[in-house]
Amino acid sequence: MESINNGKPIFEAMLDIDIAWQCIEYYAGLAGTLSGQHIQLSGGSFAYTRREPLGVCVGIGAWNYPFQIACWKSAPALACGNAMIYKPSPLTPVTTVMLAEIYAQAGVPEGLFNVVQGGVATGEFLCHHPDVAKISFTGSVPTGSKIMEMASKGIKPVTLELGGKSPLIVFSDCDLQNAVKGALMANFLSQGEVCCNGTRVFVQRHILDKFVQEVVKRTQAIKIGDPLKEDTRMGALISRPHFNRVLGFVKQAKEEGATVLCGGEPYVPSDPKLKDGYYMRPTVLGNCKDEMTCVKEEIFGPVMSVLPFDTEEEVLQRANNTSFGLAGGVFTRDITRAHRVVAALQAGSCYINNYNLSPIEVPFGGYKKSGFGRENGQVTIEYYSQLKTVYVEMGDVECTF
Ligand SMILES: NC(=O)C1=CN([C@@H]2O[C@H](COP(=O)(O)OP(=O)(O)OC[C@H]3O[C@@H](n4cnc5c(N)ncnc54)[C@H](O)[C@@H]3O)[C@@H](O)[C@H]2O)C=CC1
Repeated sequence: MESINNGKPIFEAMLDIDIAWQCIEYYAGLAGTLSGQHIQLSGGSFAYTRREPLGVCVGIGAWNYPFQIACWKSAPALACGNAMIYKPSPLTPVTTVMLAEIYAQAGVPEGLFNVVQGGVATGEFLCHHPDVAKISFTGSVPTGSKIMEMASKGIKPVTLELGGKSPLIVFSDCDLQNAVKGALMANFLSQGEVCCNGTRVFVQRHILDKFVQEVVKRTQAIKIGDPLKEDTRMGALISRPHFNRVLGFVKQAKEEGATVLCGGEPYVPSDPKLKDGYYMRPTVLGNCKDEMTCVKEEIFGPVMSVLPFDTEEEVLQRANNTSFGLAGGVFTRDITRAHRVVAALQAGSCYINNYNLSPIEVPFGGYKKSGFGRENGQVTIEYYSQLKTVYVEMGDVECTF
């Protein structure tokens, strides 16, 4: 169903659903660990803190990981004792309803997890509603900014998971095959429609030719086609307008001087029933410069930009020269450099010698315009609960009056 909902290959959709059930189990386990602090004060008095729910939380999701995003938001929300009203993207309405059915069958009381279908107007209605205590949003930066503005009217906390244009830095002392595999993982999952993708691949000049040769070879071997076939590794993009937009970025890249090393055009499957699908060949762009549109803007499609660099200092300055800050990665065998580089990266989710893994135990989220708040991990409890402090007097009241 998730493949049909979104167009991604079934192989990947199955992995998304695995992460989703792991998320629910993880937060179900954490629910029993919510606790406060005991603070001893002078004269025998003390204070304690309690974690309490916020109330009704709203989740607004994007179309790229429809079921998984709904779980990443609802599982911690319910574990903290909140209710959730969830609005999926109108492009992917189906599987969130199945999630509601699964919760109901598992015994979640009626009304605790609710799905409301709709677009902008429905989203705005939910954000403005006085009974809503918190909004958790995944989507684009412009919409995230509007959500924050609406939330500010009601002084409501928000979690924002927004877009990115993340750097992947490949030093010449890396394990080349792993770096090549990492670059593919950083760019071509879910047809490249992934917010944390490492789409700016900086490669140290010494290994540039070898790296590009290997990346292109492996990219050309990616099996595109029917999302419901087990061996398909790239399915269809989400919609006709988005498909045209992604191809438009490639066209503009060529006009600005980039070279299409492979892909860059639609793919027409031989199966006649798929011929109107939004299939695109995964694309590697060479000869890229930092000021090109394909290097600066989030494309949200299967398009990797490769950029040469010479020194660590230079690449860090270029990697951080963006208003986004969702993720970043480094491939090197030099352990001190690896940690030095990730410490300097202005990004919330960093990888050393791998890319795009998201185990549920590990917090995920952005810096800068990629948003704030975190999903996954223990820390997310703090974003779906509020802290009450209770002062307990053990003596007499000392009255100043
Ligand atoms: N960070 C991420 O995970 C994602 C980023 N994006 C980025 O966003 C671009 C556009 O994708 P869209 O799905 O159109 O993103 P979007 O940000 O327009 O929509 C995301 C969700 O917000 C809702 N929404 C839209 N306007 C709203 C408003 N004013 N008030 C309340 N809710 C509202 C939508 O119905 C949808 O459920 C993509 O091309 C990509 O660059 C898209 C999907 C995921």
